[in-house]
Amino acid sequence: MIEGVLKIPLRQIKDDRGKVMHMLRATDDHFQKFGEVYFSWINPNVIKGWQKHLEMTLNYAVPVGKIKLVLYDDREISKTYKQINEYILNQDDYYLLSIPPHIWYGFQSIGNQAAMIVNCATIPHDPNEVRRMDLSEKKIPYNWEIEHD
Ligand SMILES: Cc1cn([C@H]2C[C@H](O)[C@@H](COP(=O)(O)OP(=O)(O)O[C@H]3O[C@@H](C)C(=O)[C@@H](O)[C@H]3O)O2)c(=O)[nH]c1=O
Repeated sequence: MIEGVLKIPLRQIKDDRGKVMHMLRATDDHFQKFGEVYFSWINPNVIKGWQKHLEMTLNYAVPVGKIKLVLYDDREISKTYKQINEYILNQDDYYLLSIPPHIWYGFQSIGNQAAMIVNCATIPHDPNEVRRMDLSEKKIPYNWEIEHD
């Protein structure tokens, strides 16, 4: 697992009326600070990325649909520099993924419905601290076409 990435299982409290899905509390050990919450909807099979933040820590959960999230560690001082991780996030495998800055990420909506990522970010959106790279960039040796386990 890429250094500094946290995968925190989340509770879903179900009853016959529906359910409550936890995400993040200010009292959680891994809570840093609140910046902004926003939702990114992704249409079926669409891939978004590559992106990385210079300052923001991302706190992701996927309450709707199914997402394959791919991370690439771009921190030369990191023990996991250049490591690639894959995650599947959905209601059946429901967890918070906390991603530090300087890690490239891309995500694909898999399954036949649109998916939604919730990001409870540590800073408000600032386009100046976001970097983007085309999915075809060879810097990240990842093939989105291959079904990875
Ligand atoms: C993320 C964001 C985007 N925008 C604008 C910028 C742009 O015009 C449009 C689309 O932005 P993006 O291409 O960055 O959106 P998107 O491709 O959905 O990617 C976003 O996915 C979520 C999960 C994140 O974590 C964000 O950091 C970002 O990576 O929306 C805001 O106004 N506020 C925001 O907080």
